[in-house]
Amino acid sequence: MSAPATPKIGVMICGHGSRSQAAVDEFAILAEKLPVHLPSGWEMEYGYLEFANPVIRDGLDRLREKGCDRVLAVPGMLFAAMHSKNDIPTVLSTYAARHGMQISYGRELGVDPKMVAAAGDRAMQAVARANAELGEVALHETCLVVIGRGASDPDANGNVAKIARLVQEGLGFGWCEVGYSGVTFPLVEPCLRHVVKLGYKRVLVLPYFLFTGILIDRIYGFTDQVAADHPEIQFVKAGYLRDHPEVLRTFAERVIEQMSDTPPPNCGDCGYRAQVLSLDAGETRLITAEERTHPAFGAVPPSTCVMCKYRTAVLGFEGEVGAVQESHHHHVEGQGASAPGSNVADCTLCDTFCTGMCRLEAQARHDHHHHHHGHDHGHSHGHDHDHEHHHHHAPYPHAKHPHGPESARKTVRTAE
Ligand SMILES: C[C@@]1(CC(=O)O)c2cc3[nH]c(cc4nc(cc5[nH]c(cc(n2)[C@H]1CCC(=O)O)[C@@](C)(CC(=O)O)[C@@H]5CCC(=O)O)C(CC(=O)O)=C4CCC(=O)O)c(CCC(=O)O)c3CC(=O)O
Ligand SMILES: [Co+2]
Repeated sequence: MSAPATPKIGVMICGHGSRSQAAVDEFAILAEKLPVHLPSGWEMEYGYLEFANPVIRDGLDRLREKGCDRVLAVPGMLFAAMHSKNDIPTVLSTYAARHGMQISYGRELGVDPKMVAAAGDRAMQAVARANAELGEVALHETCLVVIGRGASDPDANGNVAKIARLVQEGLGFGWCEVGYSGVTFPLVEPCLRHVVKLGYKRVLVLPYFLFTGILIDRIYGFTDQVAADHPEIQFVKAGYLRDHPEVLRTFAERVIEQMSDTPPPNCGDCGYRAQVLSLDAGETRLITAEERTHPAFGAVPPSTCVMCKYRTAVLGFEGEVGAVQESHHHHVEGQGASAPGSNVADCTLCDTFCTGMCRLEAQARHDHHHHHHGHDHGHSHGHDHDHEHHHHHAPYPHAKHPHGPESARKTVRTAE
């Protein structure tokens, strides 16, 4: 007989979501493989922050219908940036406040030896394939290029560089460079244009990504463009992480560790800033940092928070200390894989893959028409010019860096 006092545990995986159906399919495969790594009797659901269905609230609804009274949520994210630090914890806290549900929030996958092992495995799978198809090239003569998503958070961007170093050092690649798919710098194309100057026989491009999608297409697309200009160099495109067993183990650890006597702190109970929940009919609720108690926020910051720009002054990001935590994502929730602009064939700016030009255009319109309320976005996120909200987050200081998103303009011009 089961003791009625034992809470029924539900696990909630909060994925990113994509307009690309293939990306959503791959995420679902990972989510479906996770339960065998969890204690039996626990329920599990997943949902997406942006674009795809089910949205996070749908997954939480299902856990509630199944009678779960304790939810262990985790971000389906590699690093802690805007989505993990702001959007997801706010969506979860809002739901918890509405439904009186107990929801705890875990850590991102982060810099973890298991994740480094998974990335190393993807790198070596690609090396083996290239050696078989193109002939043996020593790792010392190979330049590893790790491509991260890129964010406006230097903590997340820096962690991509740390993963890259650990993979390079673990396997012994001759050289290593780090690039990003968007937001920060260098982007894939300028990164690879620099790499070709180094004289390595082989360049191994390793996307440190969970799933396929618009950004993987962009990474491989730019790689093909640079490769076409440099037939003397072997460009090898490695696979991304997907449902690698070590990724599944890391996800399970992020869930289960929340039940320990010393649960990890995460942004869901940040002791350094206030959170604003948007409840029904325009009603908001402010939760101060003092109200959000967690034993981990003591004299020494938790290791996950040491480099957090919201906790303390990080070089170049000093203005963001204590920024209010809120979500700005509800307006792209659940738009589905058929959202406007989801298909590059519909785009007037790009031919074979999304270069990010549409975002530059949307930004320009945004800068010039400050009272424009429409939502005509291409295949870029529409919500960064949603005028029902104030822009609470600071603009990224290096948005105009020539090796960042601005570099896409050059590509378009030369392609014409
Ligand atoms: C294609 C696009 C959607 C579209 O428009 O269709 C898209 C797609 C995807 N993003 C993914 C991941 C992340 N996205 C972010 C952040 C942002 N992503 C944004 C835009 C876009 N993201 C559009 C392209 C815009 C462009 O041209 O660059 C920003 C700019 C706007 C916003 O979201 O508000 C915002 C910057 C916020 C800031 O200022 O920092 C972070 C970092 C973070 O958390 O902040 C992570 C890593 C999370 C982690 O660490 O895992 C994945 C899963 C990748 C995987 O599988 O690993 C996909 C799926 C796919 O590729 O399809
Ligand atoms: Co996003």
